[in-house]
Amino acid sequence: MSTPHKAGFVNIFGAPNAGKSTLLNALLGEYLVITSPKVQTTRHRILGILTEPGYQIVFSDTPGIIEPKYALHRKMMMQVKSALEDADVAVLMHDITQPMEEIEHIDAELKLKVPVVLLLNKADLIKDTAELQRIKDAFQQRFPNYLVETISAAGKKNLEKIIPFILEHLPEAPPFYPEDSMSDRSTRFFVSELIREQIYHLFKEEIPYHAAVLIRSYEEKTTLDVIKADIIVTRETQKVILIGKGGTLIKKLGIEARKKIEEFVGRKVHLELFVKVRPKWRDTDTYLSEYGYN
Ligand SMILES: Nc1nc2c(ncn2[C@@H]2O[C@H](COP(=O)(O)OP(=O)(O)OP(=O)(O)O)[C@@H](O)[C@H]2O)c(=O)[nH]1
Repeated sequence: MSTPHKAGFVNIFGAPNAGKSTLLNALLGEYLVITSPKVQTTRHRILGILTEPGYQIVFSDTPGIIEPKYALHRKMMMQVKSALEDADVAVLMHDITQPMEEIEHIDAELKLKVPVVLLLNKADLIKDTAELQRIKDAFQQRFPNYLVETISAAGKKNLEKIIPFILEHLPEAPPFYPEDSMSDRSTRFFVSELIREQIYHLFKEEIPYHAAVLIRSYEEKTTLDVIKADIIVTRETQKVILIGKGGTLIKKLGIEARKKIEEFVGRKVHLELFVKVRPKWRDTDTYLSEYGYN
């Protein structure tokens, strides 16, 4: 007799920059979630789906846990809360170079009632193996009910125990999603994330935090995809910076984003970017819904 099919939901929690998106990408083997050295890149709740013979795991990568400062932040916190309600297993991620209090605080806030694997990420940064073991032991002692592992999400090191742990605690169920679905987000969403990622790469602090990307239109023509996107910023000065002298920067942004999008959709792409100023988009519910932060 064959073993019954398992399926369920896994939520990944951790402080901003702990490496949640990197882990999800490593586990799913696809370029699904944008990563960046800056905090707060993950504004959406993204579902990545791992479908293998015999099981299906639905992952959500929740936004970094932060104090809600703007309406946008409040929406992010609401996503964290809603993610809590439907999980079978939780993955807690901690940057091993950060103090233990950081994850203690998150753990206390979450009050998790499901099995937990605590991943001490960026273990590659601790060169001394005895020191690494000492840290692991300290965390295991502090969290005796959790499976504690030291990993490197970026280096894809020591990830082998994660999936078996999840499977052990996943209920018997048929798959929730069709086998070929990688994510419940549309191509448009990933395209806007890829554009946003390039904004992160090309500009310093202020611009990325104030910019949103909205796909105006997406047309699949016979030879290529034609995409028109708005980059929304809060101030005229930011628009000037984004466009650059004689349009040099927006052009560079367009070229880099187009290359990434072409890789992602596997087709030629024509990308047109427009920069728009909306002074209060971060704090206005209507704008937030219009731009998909719901
Ligand atoms: N040295 C090292 N760096 C890592 C590792 N995993 C992730 N990083 C880096 O840590 C930074 C944050 O990684 P992300 O995956 O974006 O973190 P996140 O938790 O999703 O962050 P938010 O989206 O802000 O919640 C990036 O610069 C990664 O390259 C690792 O195993 N080792």
